[in-house]
Amino acid sequence: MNNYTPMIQQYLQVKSEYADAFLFFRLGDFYELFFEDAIRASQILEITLTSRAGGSVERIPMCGVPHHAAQNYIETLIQKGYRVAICEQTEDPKQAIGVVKREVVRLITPGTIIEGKNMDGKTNHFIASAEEIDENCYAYAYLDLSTGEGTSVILTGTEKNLIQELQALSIRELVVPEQLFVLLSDLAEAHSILLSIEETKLELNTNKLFVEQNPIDVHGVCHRLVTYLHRTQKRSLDHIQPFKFQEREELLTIDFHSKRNLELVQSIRGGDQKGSLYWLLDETMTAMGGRKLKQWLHQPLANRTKIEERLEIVTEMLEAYFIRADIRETLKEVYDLERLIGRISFGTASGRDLSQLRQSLIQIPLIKEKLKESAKPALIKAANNLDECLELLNMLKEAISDHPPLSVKEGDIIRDGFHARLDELRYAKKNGKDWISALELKERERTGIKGLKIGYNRIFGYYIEITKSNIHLADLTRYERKQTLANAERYITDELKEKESLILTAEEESLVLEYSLFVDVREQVKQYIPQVQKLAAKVSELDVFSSFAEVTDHYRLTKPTFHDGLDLTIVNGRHPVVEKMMNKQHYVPNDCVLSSEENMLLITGPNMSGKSTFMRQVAITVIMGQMGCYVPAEKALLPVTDQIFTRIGAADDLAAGQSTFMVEMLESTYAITHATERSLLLFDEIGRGTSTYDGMALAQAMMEYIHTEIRANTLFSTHYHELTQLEKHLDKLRNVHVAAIEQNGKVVFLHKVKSGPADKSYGIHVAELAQLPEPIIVRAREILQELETVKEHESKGKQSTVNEQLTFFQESKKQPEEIKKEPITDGVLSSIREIDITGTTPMKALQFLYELQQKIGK
Ligand SMILES: Nc1ncnc2c1ncn2[C@@H]1O[C@H](COP(=O)(O)OP(=O)(O)OP(=O)(O)O)[C@@H](O)[C@H]1O
Repeated sequence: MNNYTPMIQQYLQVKSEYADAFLFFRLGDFYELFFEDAIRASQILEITLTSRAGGSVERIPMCGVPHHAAQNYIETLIQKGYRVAICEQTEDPKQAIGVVKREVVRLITPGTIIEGKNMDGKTNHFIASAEEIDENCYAYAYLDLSTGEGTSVILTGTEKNLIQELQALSIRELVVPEQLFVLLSDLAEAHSILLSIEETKLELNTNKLFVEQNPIDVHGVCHRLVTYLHRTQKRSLDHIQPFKFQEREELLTIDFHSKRNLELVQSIRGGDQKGSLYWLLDETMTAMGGRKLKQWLHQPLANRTKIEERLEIVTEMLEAYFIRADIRETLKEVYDLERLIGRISFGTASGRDLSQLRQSLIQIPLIKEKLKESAKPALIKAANNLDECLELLNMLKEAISDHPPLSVKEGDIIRDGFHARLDELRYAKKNGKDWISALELKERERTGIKGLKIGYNRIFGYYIEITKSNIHLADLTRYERKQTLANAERYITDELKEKESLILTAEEESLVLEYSLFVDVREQVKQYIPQVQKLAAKVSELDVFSSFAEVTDHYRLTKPTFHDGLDLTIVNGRHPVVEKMMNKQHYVPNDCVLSSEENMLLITGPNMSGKSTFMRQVAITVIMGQMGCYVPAEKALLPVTDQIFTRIGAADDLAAGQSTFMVEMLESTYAITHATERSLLLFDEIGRGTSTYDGMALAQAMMEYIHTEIRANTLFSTHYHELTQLEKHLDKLRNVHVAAIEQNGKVVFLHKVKSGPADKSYGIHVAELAQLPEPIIVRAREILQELETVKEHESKGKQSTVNEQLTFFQESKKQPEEIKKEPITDGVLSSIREIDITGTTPMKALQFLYELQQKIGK
């Protein structure tokens, strides 16, 4: 029977409310963990597991971390996907009667952590909530707690699509009602998303959350999310901005796989930023700009007017070269306004944060001036949109000192002249200190001891120190001995005591007053939160535009022209990232022309020739253009594309336990069911994960369907040369190939896209390049030759060449009678299956064989 001490009982009570979190229980200078928490945490954090008596028969497992070093340990746990509840002492232990009162002051989770070494300034850190609003229809909302930016979305699709969309936003925590928790738990776990339950939905200040045109369907999720944040964060969340509803029609939708395949923010190999489009495009000067650029990469526009507006600003930025350079220099001085505002809202901002806010605001008039100086209409408009927040700036200028320290309790935050009483106290303090310096001089003169000094320590206060060798020179009747050191004595005098108390009282009082003045100022800044947030949004956009102009200069980009039709013409297009990575080799530019007459290209060519690079570069051109950025081509005429779907490369989904082929089929299904004639489809080697005929049949059927039903701009690459025959049957399909030539028995890739199908597969050459062992290469050549001989014979003689098989497949819909030949073979098989071998004589067996031969027409 356990008879726990009152403190352990208190612990158990709190823990029962936070069963799914590690409870960091404050005991003096430590956070302690007990019982099961202690055992697990000691393993994960590699800290010593001890135990303590707690009133029970057995000792209680325990481990702890010093409170000042807790942040690192907390981050480690959060990084691994756990929750941490911080339980603090909420009364002064000296005043406590019985056990000190304790309360959980904050629940930290993967979605709500806002500071730490894993928080990259240029990356948003979102938490999301979701609800099912209809069959295969979800509403979700996501928000960056550090900046207060929220977005709401309605998604038509399965729960898998939902999870994938969240994964594309790198969301690590999803807040759901219980019923959805059950449905999503496996999927979420497979994608490392922590599910949290929030049943209640407070009707929180509705107007504030929804000034934008959010449909009713998303109100629930937004409220659920904010309720969860209030419940767990237990502090002011004034910086949460109205959720913006994502109008799908206004944006170019790029599904999760395509974002990955196209390496928009991460490279596929290694998963880091290097090698991604973001890596190429990011020349932003501020963290806010970096985050904005990522948002635009995730969601390019699909509204021609808006795209053209952005392009116009970039054009003007390009023309105003020197002004742009100045603006970029000035932007360097602008701190992360959004996260500063977040800290102000939480009440965790320091004096230094306020001085950074001031420093940033000081830059705004300079930026405005530069923009106006350009005398360019779009830049002038941008300047007019920048609000200098003058009232706030003046307040910060008046209140905050030039170089406030990080600590908020050690003074030096408030500027002289801001508050009369503070000035008085500071004067008294200063005066007292001056008096002491004067006393030091006076005492030296009086005693003739040069080395006499007046010092201060926390225990004894001010003292006069005289080394032992000089003591005989002093008139000790005036001094009272305080402390004896090895080689000196320390004394005080009544006068000194009096001044000391004056100085210390003034000091203490001024620190208390200064802190409260600082908190006041910080509170007052809160009323400017929306204003600063609006400014931050504008500044970050400017930063992105200037970054676009920079990359245009660096990588020879061109302004694309958009039109309302569907034709797409790219002249001498390039894949900018592949080009940048190529390291001095020459990138071969290629054209891509898709028109209403021919909107489907079937691309053939040897492995490694550049088929997928070509397809990717078309998609990347479209994405860059619709972000409002110039594009990597000599000329580009683009339609406004609504969605991009890709099926490129071997994107494995092993976490979800699916085979590569299954993933390929799922992605294809998703593309085919969602695409419209305004979409861009990129299919790379569909069907290669199964047997040749299966694969070919599927590829062809898909092409036919896209060609006649969807009619979207499509690039299709294949190794099945037989498919090139389709050009005869599908009038909008055109064959192109990526050229390669053979030189001295070796393949040379030209990387040039040319009309017509490729005539040869160079697989063995590529294998040779990859240094597959010589005997295998030699043997492969032999086999290839044999196969080609057989193929030749067959085509001269009987019916079943691959090409004709294909034609048969194509026409199978029209000629059902041909299919009827199949059951004959079926009949043969079933007779063989049914024969009773033990009851069959040799003679009967021979007869049976003869009949079979007749059936199959020998
Ligand atoms: N236009 C180009 N100019 C120069 N080099 C190129 C070009 N396109 C591709 N390459 C080079 O060729 C390599 C292979 O390209 P890619 O992966 O597109 O080939 P692929 O034909 O799709 O190959 P596979 O059929 O094996 O998938 C690229 O990594 C790049 O280095």
